[in-house]
Amino acid sequence: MSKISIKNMELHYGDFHALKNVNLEIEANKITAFIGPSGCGKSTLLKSINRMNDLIEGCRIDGQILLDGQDIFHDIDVNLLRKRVGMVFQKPNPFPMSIYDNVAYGPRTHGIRSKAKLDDLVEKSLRDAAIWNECKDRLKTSALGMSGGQQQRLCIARALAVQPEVLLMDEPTSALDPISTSKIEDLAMELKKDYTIVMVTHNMQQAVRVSDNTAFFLLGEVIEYNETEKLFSIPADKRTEDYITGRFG
Ligand SMILES: Nc1ncnc2c1ncn2[C@@H]1O[C@H](COP(=O)(O)OP(=O)(O)OP(=O)(O)O)[C@@H](O)[C@H]1O
Repeated sequence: MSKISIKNMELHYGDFHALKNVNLEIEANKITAFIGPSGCGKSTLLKSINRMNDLIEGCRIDGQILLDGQDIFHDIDVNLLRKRVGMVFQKPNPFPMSIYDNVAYGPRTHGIRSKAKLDDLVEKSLRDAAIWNECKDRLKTSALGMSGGQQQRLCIARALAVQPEVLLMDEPTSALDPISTSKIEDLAMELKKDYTIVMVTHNMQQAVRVSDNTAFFLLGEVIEYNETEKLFSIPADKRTEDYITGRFG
């Protein structure tokens, strides 16, 4: 069974029809990439998966998104949904507090108080995000003193600390240098053993390097969805071909 099933989804921002009849099956323990030109609805769909669009006035969603077969709009409490489906944003956004407190933030809001338990979770999350060795001796210092690439891995650790099942990544490397980018890509490939990852990227080489499946978006529609290797080698739709060969977009 798919981890996430998106069925006949339509999304409007007021009068603007931002997603049109989207149907996608997102597989567990795989990396799914969303590609397409600017403004075609990739982030809108990504954010819908943990109901971040609920906060936007005038946003209306029709159709269904199922997480393990449960309707995220009707069958799952939104706080529980956001615990199960974590998110990492384009620009690293650590909270202005210590490295430790950034990672402990989520578990604390979910009621974990025991210092031993928090210590364990912080260490495990930082290890899983491949940043432990770089910060284990300065856990009590401000996260804002870290480099951009370190901050992004810290934000991944913060997302992992609440033990989600799905990790949504919205252009997670677009603000990073090539070395940090490659670390995040390696990390994503490592994490898919335990998590289902959905990643928006503008970088087609990145989609090819890391993702198993790719969805190509254009003007609010999913034009083509396939195994990444197939989509990039033998695109079925002329519009996909034009985009991946750089003829537009
Ligand atoms: N809060 C909002 N209110 C109104 N329109 C919005 C809102 N957010 C996004 N849109 C519109 O919806 C469309 C899709 O936006 P979205 O951010 O999902 O695109 P995208 O494919 O992720 O683009 P990019 O690659 O540039 O991030 C755009 O036309 C955008 O202007």
